[in-house]
Amino acid sequence: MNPITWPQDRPLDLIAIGRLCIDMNANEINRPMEETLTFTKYLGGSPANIAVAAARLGMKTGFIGKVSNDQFGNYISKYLAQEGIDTGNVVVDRTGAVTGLAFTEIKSPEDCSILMYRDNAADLKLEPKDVKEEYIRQSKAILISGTALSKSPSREAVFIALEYALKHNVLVFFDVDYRPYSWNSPEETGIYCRMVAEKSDVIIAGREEFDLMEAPFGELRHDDWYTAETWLRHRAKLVMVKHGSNGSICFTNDGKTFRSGTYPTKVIKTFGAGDSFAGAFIYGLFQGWSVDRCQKFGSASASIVVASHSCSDAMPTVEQIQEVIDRNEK
Ligand SMILES: Nc1ncnc2c1ncn2[C@@H]1O[C@H](COP(=O)(O)OP(=O)(O)O)[C@@H](O)[C@H]1O
Ligand SMILES: O=C(O)C[C@@H](O)[C@H](O)C(=O)COP(=O)(O)O
Repeated sequence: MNPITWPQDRPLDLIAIGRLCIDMNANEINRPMEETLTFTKYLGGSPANIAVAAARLGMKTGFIGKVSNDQFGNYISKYLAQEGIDTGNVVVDRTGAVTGLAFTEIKSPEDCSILMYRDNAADLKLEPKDVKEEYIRQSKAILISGTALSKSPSREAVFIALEYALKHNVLVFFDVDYRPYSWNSPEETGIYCRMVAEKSDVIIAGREEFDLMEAPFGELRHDDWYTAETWLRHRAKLVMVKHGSNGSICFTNDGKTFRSGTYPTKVIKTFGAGDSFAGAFIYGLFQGWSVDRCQKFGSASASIVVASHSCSDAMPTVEQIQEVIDRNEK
């Protein structure tokens, strides 16, 4: 039903790798940051959000990451464990690094931004020795978040994880997850992300993120079909191009194209759309559903999260997502 296959004999479905952070979401919405008085704390970081999304949908999920040796780091590990996510490979930093904080500013549903405090962030201190071959071998798939490539030693740790995954036939999902403040230049982003994309089975990215991977090589065409052709020539079996509130378009290695719109909802903020979409889309692929059904499922999940105050905490269950689809198909 979809082109994705994975090894069956593995206890874990998905291991996410990369950022474990905290979102501080403004309580007083529709206000600039300068006038915001209070925030609510949530687990954050794109791969963390996707791991929570997958776990809430019933996938056996694990995480490879590094947290700060303080109360915020404890909070993150505890939250993951409460969600049923295996934290045996979430290591504690011993160098005095801190948890990355994302303060959200919600001026209006269309005008949202994030103010990041990420100097000396613990997640980017993940080292190659923190990545265990035996752990990766236990999973059907890994999810790599592009931001983990932005600095050493996390960059090398990701490449090690990628090689272990390829060696043990573990499916590789790559979400480019571009966060400009983590990188030195767009060229650096494009080059490193491209190195991972070339070896990934499924690439999930927005139009601008694919542009980043094409621009340094003089291939910038802003064209989804050209993008699909480029990546399907490598290892990818599925290329997902996200277009925000205009939905998404997905290309598969059997020459098919699938388009999906969005579900109407009362948007509070746009953060979390991509992570909820990715988590639910990946879940659908593992159910063996058709690509268009997976896309619908992802879209419906995103419509729930953009209508909520948080990202991680708002990740829906299968029943909640199905309810949105059923309601809109009446
Ligand atoms: N305003 C919105 N209303 C409903 N669904 C949305 C909205 N914005 C995005 N989505 C859904 O979430 C998916 C991913 O959103 P997108 O904004 O492209 O990702 P990211 O958050 O990573 O930039 C879209 O393909 C769409 O299905
Ligand atoms: O990824 C982060 O560090 C911040 C996220 O937790 C945040 O809530 C967010 O921006 C979600 O990203 P999206 O799903 O790509 O919109």
